[in-house]
Amino acid sequence: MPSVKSQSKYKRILLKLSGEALTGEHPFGIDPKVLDRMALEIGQLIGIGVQVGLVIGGGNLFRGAALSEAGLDRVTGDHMGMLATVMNSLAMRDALERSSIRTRVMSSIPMSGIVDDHYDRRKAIRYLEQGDVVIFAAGTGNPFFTTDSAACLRGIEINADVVLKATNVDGVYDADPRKEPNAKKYSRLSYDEALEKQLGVMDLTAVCLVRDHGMPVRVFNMNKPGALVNVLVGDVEGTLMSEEPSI
Ligand SMILES: Nc1ncnc2c1ncn2[C@@H]1O[C@H](COP(=O)(O)OP(=O)(O)OP(=O)(O)O)[C@@H](O)[C@H]1O
Ligand SMILES: O=c1ccn([C@@H]2O[C@H](COP(=O)(O)O)[C@@H](O)[C@H]2O)c(=O)[nH]1
Repeated sequence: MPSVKSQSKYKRILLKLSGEALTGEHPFGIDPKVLDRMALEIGQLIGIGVQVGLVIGGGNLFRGAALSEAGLDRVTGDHMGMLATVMNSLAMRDALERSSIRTRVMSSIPMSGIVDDHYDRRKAIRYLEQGDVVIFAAGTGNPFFTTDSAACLRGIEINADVVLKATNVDGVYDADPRKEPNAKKYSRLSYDEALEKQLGVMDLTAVCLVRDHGMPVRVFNMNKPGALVNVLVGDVEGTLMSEEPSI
């Protein structure tokens, strides 16, 4: 792992953590060991002055599309998915606060008494400036979206320098690497290539949003210890999606 005394490449980040990867060694739900490891790495970033906004997926608990395939109403399923992101956010706040990292959970759905605040952009920026981690829970608050879109939206709103998508693959490939073992990894690719080739690592609504606002996105593997710190202060990790053509 690189020295965390090094200078960070970014001042403010929006980190999207995969819900699915929170299961760790468990068959479903949340593995506290994954939360503790992420809390440690986020703490190292806070220690070098990086401002951290977080969005956590809900794929370890519920996804609206899967619930709808099983017969549930889609909007109800999406509401359940958004509530799943709130549960993951509360668990992450707990892990961060056990590591003495001040954390605020802001929800897109009002939930007084459970979260700290209803989402408010100016308040979020004030918290970030005072060094608190801000977890943006409940996605965008609307059905038919994903937490990738929520992460890109909040990243743009808070003027983050980059959106970091921490997931269970180590970058963007020319085909789904879990289905196609010979898929080739990009070290970088453009938004338009991701859209044209319909690369499934991130939903296309989210890619359109970052393209329209020129927000760079780095996709990397959150199961690799030290990868997050590496993205900010060390070697190149994963794939960068930006305006530049692919290599
Ligand atoms: N071209 C591709 N390159 C890389 N991964 C891909 C590609 N196409 C599909 N995938 C799949 O995308 C998945 C990661 O995206 P997904 O949005 O499902 O995960 P997530 O954001 O980590 O999930 P969650 O909903 O749990 O937060 C990987 O598991 C991988 O199998
Ligand atoms: O803005 C949003 C964000 C999410 N949802 C629902 O939640 C689940 C879980 O999020 P993932 O991004 O899949 O981890 C998602 O499948 C949607 O059902 C939403 O409706 N709106």
